Amino acid sequence: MALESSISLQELAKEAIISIPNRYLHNDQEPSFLFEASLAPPIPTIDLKTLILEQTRGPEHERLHLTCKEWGIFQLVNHGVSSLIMEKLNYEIEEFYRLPVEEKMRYKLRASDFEGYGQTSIHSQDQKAVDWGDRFFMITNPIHRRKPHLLPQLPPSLRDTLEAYLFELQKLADVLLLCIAKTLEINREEEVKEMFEDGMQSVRMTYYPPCPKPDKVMGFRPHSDATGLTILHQLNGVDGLQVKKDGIWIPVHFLPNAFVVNLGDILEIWSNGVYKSIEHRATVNSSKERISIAMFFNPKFEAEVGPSASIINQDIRPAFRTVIMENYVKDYFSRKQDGKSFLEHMKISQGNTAQ
Ligand SMILES: O=C(O)CCC(=O)C(=O)O
Ligand SMILES: [Fe+2]
Repeated sequence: MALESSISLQELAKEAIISIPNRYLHNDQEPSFLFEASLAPPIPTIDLKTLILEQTRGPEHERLHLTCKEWGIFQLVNHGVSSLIMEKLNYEIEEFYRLPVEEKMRYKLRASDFEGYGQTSIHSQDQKAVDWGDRFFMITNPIHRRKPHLLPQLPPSLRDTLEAYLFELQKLADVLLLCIAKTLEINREEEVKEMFEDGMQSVRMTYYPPCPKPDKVMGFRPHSDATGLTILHQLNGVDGLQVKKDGIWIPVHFLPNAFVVNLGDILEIWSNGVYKSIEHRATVNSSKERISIAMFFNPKFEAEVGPSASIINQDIRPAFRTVIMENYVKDYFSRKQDGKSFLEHMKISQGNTAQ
């Protein structure tokens, strides 16, 4: 089929697929042990309003602390982002995916770039199977790093809605990062600012078409996010995210009006391993499309990414290397994505704590 080589999976999936092309077959996937989603333990829920109202480190901060240590992921309720923005965002993104393929190709992923629209934004060459999803990844802050052919060229109503969403979510991430710093006892506000103020912000929208054999493909291969913080929103009520907790893949049922927030590798590094970035993957549905939008909040490109100076002392040695964010990003995109292997690569091996 000619479409097999197209970079839009959405187009391929529109055809009646009798057999799934080999390159999408993930034959080595670990099963989800809980077949009945409703029996799965829910991921913890954190209430932002309660967190903000707690002047000192109260019970909600304590829950946040335990959640970041034991899970690295939670649903965030009472987050304060208006339902009007959310409804508009959902509508505009769905409209985008309804555009003719030629329109979407204006943003297509270019050779040796990791920003743009298309299948598997990371390493299609050296990875065995391609994921069952079309991704659109772009850096949105700092503004001068925006690729002129991506966000600025989007249909104006989508662009304006995205801008409003990015702005709201940045405010939300700033508040959350301060709360997390508090629970980590990083009490010097300047340290948080040096790391995250005017940080690198990026966004990834993913469209997962339905697949007649959902168990044979993978919407998004197992990975942890290389980020500081990720705020995930699922647009159309179709679940698919799974997280690996104590070695078991469990499905995440998104609460209505909640965001799913997960800690990325940078927070695991910053906390010197006290907090965890969680490994996750996305499965697909046999009859329904699924659309998600993930926003990533990171240190600025000039920041030093490493264990926090407030945590390291004579008794606590750094467990990870310290590198400049710019190099961290380059290194990440030049490597194969595989579970938490990038974090392993950042670890200081025992007996070698100099750095
Ligand atoms: O679609 C999802 O639920 C997960 C997406 C994701 O993990 C990512 O974009 O990094
Ligand atoms: Fe992710």
